[in-house]
Amino acid sequence: MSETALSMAGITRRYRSGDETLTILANAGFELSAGEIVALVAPSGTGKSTLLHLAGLLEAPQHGTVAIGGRQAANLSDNGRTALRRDEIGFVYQFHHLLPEFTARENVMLPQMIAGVGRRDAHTRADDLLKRFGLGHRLDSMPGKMSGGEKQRAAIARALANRPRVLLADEPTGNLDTNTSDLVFGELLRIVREEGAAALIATHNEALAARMDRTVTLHEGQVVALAR
Ligand SMILES: Nc1ncnc2c1ncn2[C@@H]1O[C@H](COP(=O)(O)OP(=O)(O)OP(=O)(O)O)[C@@H](O)[C@H]1O
Repeated sequence: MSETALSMAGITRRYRSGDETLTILANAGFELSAGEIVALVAPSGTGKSTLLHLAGLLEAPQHGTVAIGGRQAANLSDNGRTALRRDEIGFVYQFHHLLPEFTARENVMLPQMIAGVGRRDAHTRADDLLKRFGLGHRLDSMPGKMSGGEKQRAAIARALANRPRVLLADEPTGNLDTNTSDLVFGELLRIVREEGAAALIATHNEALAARMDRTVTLHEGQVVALAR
């Protein structure tokens, strides 16, 4: 049996909205094996971002457990959780969230240096990743001078910088044109496979979903397999 990269069990997440309580996830479970790439395809507003944020330890469920590489997040201190997130998880947001006062290269170097990688190695890795995403001419550019698609590609490079065990991506190529999206997505999958990472990737694009190993959706607060 293959090792489990991400394990979520008994997850309940509710939001209060005025007088109402929205139950987004209800006793949901999800497992991602090491090296597996899973598409998350579900209608808008059903909870894809919520599931990814819970998996990425960016928010906590009201009930249930999340484990990364067998380590239970709930058993850790705040610092321990931060370290687990930094060392094991790469997150690509719908919006790039690059730091505006740093160059593209520095944005990809920073998470590595925070994790203890030396400057020279972080520099090499940053340039390598940015070049693979077609940003060899943008290494020293500030995000404010880059196009939306370039920023998103740099954000993907940043998420991969620390060789995460689990890559979580929220419509990572949603704001790229179809051609660029295909290319960037192809490179993303290639790197994830090369490095043996696992990935859960939300997308509305069925063609992109078909390039992953399997597809799950959200239905009545549960994560369920989607037949292809
Ligand atoms: N912080 C919050 N407070 C209240 N309600 C929230 C909060 N975050 C999300 N929701 C609600 O939870 C539901 C699921 O939101 P979520 O962003 O996870 O959906 P999604 O499937 O990612 O949508 P999309 O495809 O449009 O990005 C929505 O109805 C949303 O309004």
